[in-house]
Amino acid sequence: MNQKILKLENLLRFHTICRQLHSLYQRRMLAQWRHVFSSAYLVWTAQLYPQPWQTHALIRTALSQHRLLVTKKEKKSQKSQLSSTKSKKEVEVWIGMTVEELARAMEKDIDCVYESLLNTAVDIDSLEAHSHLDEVWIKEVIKKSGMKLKWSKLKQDKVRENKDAVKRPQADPALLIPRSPVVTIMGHVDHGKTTLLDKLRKTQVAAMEAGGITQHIGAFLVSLPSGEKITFLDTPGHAAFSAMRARGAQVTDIIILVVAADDGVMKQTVESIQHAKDAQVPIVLAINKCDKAEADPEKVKKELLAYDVVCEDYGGDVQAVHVSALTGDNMMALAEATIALAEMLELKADPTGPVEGTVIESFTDKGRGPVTTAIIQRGTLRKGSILVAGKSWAKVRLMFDENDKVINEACPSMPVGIIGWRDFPSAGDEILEVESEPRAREVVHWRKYEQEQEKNKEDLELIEEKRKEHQEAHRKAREKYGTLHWKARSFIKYKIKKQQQPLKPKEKAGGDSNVLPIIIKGDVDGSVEAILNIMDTYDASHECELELVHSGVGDISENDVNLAETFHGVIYGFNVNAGNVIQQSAAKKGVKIKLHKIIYRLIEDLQEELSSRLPCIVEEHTIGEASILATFSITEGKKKVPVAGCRVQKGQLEKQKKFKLIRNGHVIWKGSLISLKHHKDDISVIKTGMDCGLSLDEEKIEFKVGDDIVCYEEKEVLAKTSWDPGF
Ligand SMILES: Nc1nc2c(ncn2[C@@H]2O[C@H](COP(=O)(O)OP(=O)(O)OP(=O)(O)O)[C@@H](O)[C@H]2O)c(=O)[nH]1
Repeated sequence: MNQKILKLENLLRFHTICRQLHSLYQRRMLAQWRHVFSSAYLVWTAQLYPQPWQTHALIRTALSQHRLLVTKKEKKSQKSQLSSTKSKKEVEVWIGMTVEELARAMEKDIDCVYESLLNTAVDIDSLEAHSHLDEVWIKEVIKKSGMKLKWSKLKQDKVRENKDAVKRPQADPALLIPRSPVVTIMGHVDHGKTTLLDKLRKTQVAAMEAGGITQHIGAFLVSLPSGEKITFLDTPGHAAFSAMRARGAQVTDIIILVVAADDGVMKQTVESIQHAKDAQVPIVLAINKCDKAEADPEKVKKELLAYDVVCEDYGGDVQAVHVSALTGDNMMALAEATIALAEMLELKADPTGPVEGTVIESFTDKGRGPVTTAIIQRGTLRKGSILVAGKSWAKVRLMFDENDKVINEACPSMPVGIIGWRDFPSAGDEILEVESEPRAREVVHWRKYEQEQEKNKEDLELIEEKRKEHQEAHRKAREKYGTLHWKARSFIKYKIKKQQQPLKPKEKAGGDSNVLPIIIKGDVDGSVEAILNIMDTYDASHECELELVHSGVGDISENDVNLAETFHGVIYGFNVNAGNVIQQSAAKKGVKIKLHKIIYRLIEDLQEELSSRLPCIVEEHTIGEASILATFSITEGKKKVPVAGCRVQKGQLEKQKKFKLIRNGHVIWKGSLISLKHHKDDISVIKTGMDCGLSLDEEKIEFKVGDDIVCYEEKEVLAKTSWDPGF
């Protein structure tokens, strides 16, 4: 989630940088104007002091003399420049920076530095990009460019003390006690994951004396008659698993791989196996839909051998349980197989000391505010504990289980809803208990600072990338100017730039038309994350850009509608609502709101929306085909017109439609007929099995016996996006 937000922020920052580069370009043109007009004076001073560019005693003397030559008028203008420093751009500089570094810090072309030093004692012709500049010249360049100088604090920033909170070292084995397994159910679409989870959850509800309504908290506990417990994660399968893994959160101990006995191993079955292998998590195989007549569990087991999943019957160590999630058949056997595997894994945790855990989901609960569900992995969570996760912290006000029952303690492997968060942590964020509120604030502050640093670094990299491109273009342009003097080069460049008119806003808007800006809203953090992960697979930007404007948790708001209106975007909601007022407002503003309850339907809808933005494709529909049996020519006036004697093999030939001539599988002509005859009669249509003579609107084409003539029509059909999200 954070990564997505970061991406969006980067996008916005990138736009800002592009705007800055554009205005830089305009300023640059202005600067070149000035130099063209003042070049006479500049040449004179440069020749007067043909000194090396680095300061030494001689140059200092020369400089002081040069300063004496400055007129009163110039002094006045410099003074007024100084008095307006408040509004000037600030440039961070340091002692010993190179010409290139200074240009970069100023966000200007390297030539701007040369230009600024032109009327000084510096011999700019011997000044290279990597040459170090003395303090006096750095100041001079900044002053001449109308900017404000700021000495870099880089060193101070680097030594800022790390205030992050980290996990404790591994626990003393003597403190470890057995814990229940945490299980994720994975498998191909429609193989029955949801049904299986529901059945397991209901088994639990039925097993509870009081019954009750189960809450969706991203995970639930199943207790077996033997007293053993299993924690099932029920966040959107792969996506949540991948998101957690991406953050280095290893929450799952066992994967139950669901394969439908009537369908066998499919694409996402193989992906699930890969996920399990990558994370080194063992598998229990649930062969589902065994109630169906066409079920073939043995076939499934055989197919899995190709993916190194070897069931016990085949001499391997993977337990396979034949189940029916629909009827509930063998649910207990599946739970027992999971427990058996967990026992082999000897899962243990330390229930003492500060808590460590992982965020499963975050969502807003009406009346309760931000709620985070988590799996505790170490220590015991109690009311009043102070926690940090990502860039958020909490003082635990209330804890509850999936049955909405308030609990006072949560031990390792327990799923728990936590209330008291100041902000939303993201799925997969590591939860750590800290000693006090000030310490929690300090950690969050440090993490935000660190993120800011990271952002700055990215910005710099982006600028650097742009700069390199610019430098490369500049180098190439320079090659063109050969051995011309710097000032002559500058003048030519100015003339070229003047000819290049900047793009008008209207043209720009036109160029952006194949962009689909979207806003994603979901009921919980995990579902938004799942959708965003699917969107990460988008690879059809060449057809239509998919631009994520905003994503978040909660119902569709007026703000979302306003955003969509501004960006001409579409709002997608997963398991959320859009109230009447919002719907009306969206309709008024022409904003589409698309609400879904199944992720892949939402993605299908997105694919349709993307497809609708593509230009139509023209498809050829064959009406009839004929083969050429004889060729001859007739004389019309002075012209000889080639004629093909044909037999219609399929469909019919219609004179008014389009035709093509095919030789050895290659189309050698496309166009219209000028005549179509049956014996001597002109006809408009000729059907299968009949012979005809025809001539083309292109007289230079020579028919050959064995060629084919195809009569067809063109139809515009809607294009389909080439993006395949993989299901
Ligand atoms: N006959 C039979 N049908 C089943 C069984 N399990 C699930 N189904 C049906 O198969 C279809 C898909 O089941 P889901 O539980 O939604 O499958 P899923 O894997 O969660 O699908 P996604 O959420 O789309 O990935 C539904 O119509 C279920 O009723 C079973 O054991 N037997």
